[in-house]
Amino acid sequence: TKRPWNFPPGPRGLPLVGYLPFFSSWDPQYPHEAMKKMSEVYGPVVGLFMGPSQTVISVCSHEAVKEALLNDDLNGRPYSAVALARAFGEKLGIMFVTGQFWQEQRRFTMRHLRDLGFGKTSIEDQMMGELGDLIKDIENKSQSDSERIVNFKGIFQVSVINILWAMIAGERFQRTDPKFQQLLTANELIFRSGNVVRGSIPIPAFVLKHFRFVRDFIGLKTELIEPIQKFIQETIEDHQHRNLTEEDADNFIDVYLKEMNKQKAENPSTNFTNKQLISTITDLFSAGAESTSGSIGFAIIHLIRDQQVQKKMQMELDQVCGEFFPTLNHRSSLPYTEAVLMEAQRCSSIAPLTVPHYAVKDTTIQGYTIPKDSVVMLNLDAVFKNPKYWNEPEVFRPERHLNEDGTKVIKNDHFYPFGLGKRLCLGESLARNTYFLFTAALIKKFRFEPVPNGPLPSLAPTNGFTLGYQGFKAVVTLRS
Ligand code: HEM
Repeated sequence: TKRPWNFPPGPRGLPLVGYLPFFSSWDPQYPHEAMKKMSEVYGPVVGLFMGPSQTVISVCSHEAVKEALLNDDLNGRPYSAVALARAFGEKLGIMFVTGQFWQEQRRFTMRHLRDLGFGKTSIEDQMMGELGDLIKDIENKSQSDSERIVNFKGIFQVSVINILWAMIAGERFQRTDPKFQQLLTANELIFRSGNVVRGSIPIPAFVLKHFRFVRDFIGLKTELIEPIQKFIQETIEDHQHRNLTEEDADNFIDVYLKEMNKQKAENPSTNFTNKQLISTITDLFSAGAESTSGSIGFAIIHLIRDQQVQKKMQMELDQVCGEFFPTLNHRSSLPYTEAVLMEAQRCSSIAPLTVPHYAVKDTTIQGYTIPKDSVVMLNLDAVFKNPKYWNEPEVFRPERHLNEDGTKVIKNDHFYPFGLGKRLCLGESLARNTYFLFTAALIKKFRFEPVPNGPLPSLAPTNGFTLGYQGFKAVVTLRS
């Protein structure tokens, strides 16, 4: 294939398949690492072909990533098979839609989730309730084992999703609810079986229909998505029946159904439809469950591996919060805790390539031509690990986020784990609060230590559309 004029430098592939068969030779496991290595050869902006005509741009430097995130012509999303499968084969939801539709639906969702408690102290009580249950669960597990060993696989998900689910549907789940466990497992499998680069490439429907191996290759798991959609559909139906008598809409489903009815009366071609509601909730559910629990898990792993830092964090928490649990009001008085949380997010970036972006028009990055319909992969992890901005980037060192005497957090321009620009994470405020309250409370309540004679919990992430922590075990004891 002929490379467009002024296309970013990059490796050439073969006719028809482009560079697809060779991409993972740079790093067989992690696409974001493969991109970093390619960048060392070709520069911060790399252009290649995946398949016969699909241009893919890999971006690895802060200047180029930031420029791209702030460029509205790159605010599109590829209509990949994986994205379409999540939404009945249509362009629905929030995460994988573009243009006017995206703006309208994202604005509506954000406004109402904010009213319902996103980023507000009004849902702190509910967060504390979930946290209480989680703590009890960990305590029971620790007490029922003679060596106080607790298995942390998947342990944070229910608590995290319950907070979101209260806002979406006005209800919560028991930790042991088998149906809900199944959905969370399905969601985790979707994330883990996907490949962020391959999964972003638009592939014609007839190819997918006829070649099962192509579906596996890109990580298309229709059979896992369907039960999630079905569950959401049933929840909506429950609300529809109830809604007949209820006046106040105190959860997202009711608010959305109200809007849907209003719009339907005025505008038959409205974007507010039942399928759109299901797809939006699918997006929120999947984006919310894996990412926040993954962040908490990685923070705990870093703190098990670095007992000094754990002790220092506990000292600060004891001093500032006394015998109470840390609250959002304490947050500004806990600079060290904040720095630990930031450093864990920097070292273990759970969304290393954001959600893939897409050029809606011909545009440029760092002066290179980016042709319309290019898939654009923005490597946040490359920015967070660049030795130009971070001294010894591979070392876990919370102090790097603090001023000289450790009394203040310093904001670093090269750290934006939730992205930048108009595609910024929709759940940022909720995620930040949950991540803080949960991690701080767990560290205040318990001492986490490595299992004697066992391996240290691994920091190597499990692969997928995002990065997760591997299941791990730790000795957990109540602090007095
Ligand atoms: C620590 C936890 C989280 C991290 C690190 C994180 C990070 C991100 C990142 C990097 C993006 C992509 C930005 C881009 O494409 O440029 C994103 C998008 C998104 N996130 Fe999060 N996220 C987290 C938690 C959540 C939660 C709890 C929710 C939902 C309640 C959520 C909902 C979304 C949605 C809907 C999008 C797509 C936005 C759009 O396309 O307009 N995220 N997130």
